[in-house]
Amino acid sequence: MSTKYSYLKQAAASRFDTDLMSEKCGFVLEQLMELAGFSVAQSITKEYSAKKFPNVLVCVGPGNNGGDGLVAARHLSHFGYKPKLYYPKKSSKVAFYDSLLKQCVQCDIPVEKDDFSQCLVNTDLIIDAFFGFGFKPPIREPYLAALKALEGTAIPIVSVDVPSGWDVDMGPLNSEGIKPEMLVSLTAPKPCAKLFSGKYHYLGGRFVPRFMLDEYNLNLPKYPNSDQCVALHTQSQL
Ligand SMILES: NC(=O)C1=CN([C@@H]2O[C@H](COP(=O)(O)OP(=O)(O)OC[C@H]3O[C@@H](n4cnc5c(N)ncnc54)[C@H](O)[C@@H]3O)[C@@H](O)[C@H]2O)[C@@H](O)CC1
Ligand SMILES: [K+]
Repeated sequence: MSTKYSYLKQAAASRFDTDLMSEKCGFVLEQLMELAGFSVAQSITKEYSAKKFPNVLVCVGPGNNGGDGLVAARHLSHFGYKPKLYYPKKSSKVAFYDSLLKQCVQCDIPVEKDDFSQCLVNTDLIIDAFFGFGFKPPIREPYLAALKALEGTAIPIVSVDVPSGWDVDMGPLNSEGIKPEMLVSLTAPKPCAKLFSGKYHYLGGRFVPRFMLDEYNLNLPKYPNSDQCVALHTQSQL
């Protein structure tokens, strides 16, 4: 496993997030989420073409990881994919998430709230945006049933920041758990990424000021050109 770059543990990731949105850095959540979700969508285009993988199911959780999923879905729609959402429970940050959802609906993205069982039908690719670094086990419903279904599927899964249901620092809690084919870490990989054995590992979230990387002692790869993502390891299949 590569040790060329740093990892950000769960507690540090949370502090980092707070710092980014404090007076120190001056960002607001909407900005960061837009860039994070855009970087997820761009990472997907590098490995899964809209021609071979048109039908993308985006599994949207109740927090900011889910918000990244809503943003990614909208961008994928603009990139020529046909996304659909499984979004069982809206975030408590109602107004902001309502806007993200409205933007998806205006792109003709269908939304399923209740029944996950039909969501995998006619799906070529799954985006797992249920939970990121805010996850605390054990998994509660309705996500438990959906994640069980994802454990058994042969459809490739792209996890946003953290494979949902994995402990952020320790990785899968047992031999079960989802096995994503692609992981898009945001800002910096979390320690669970050391146990990721899928084909493609990307980094996104190209918005961190240099002084924050120094302050948190983060050594991360350089992003190429104007790309919003960088491959950490990959086996190209296009
Ligand atoms: N600074 C950054 O790095 C940025 C991070 N973003 C995203 O924000 C994520 C973190 O967001 P949050 O802190 O909102 O956390 P998450 O979205 O990871 O999860 C928190 C939500 O999940 C629920 N939850 C937690 N454990 C659960 C369980 N066992 N069963 C059921 N529900 C559970 C909580 O009630 C809460 O609603 C990151 O992983 C990343 O995807 C981006 O949106 C913006 C920039
Ligand atoms: K996730």
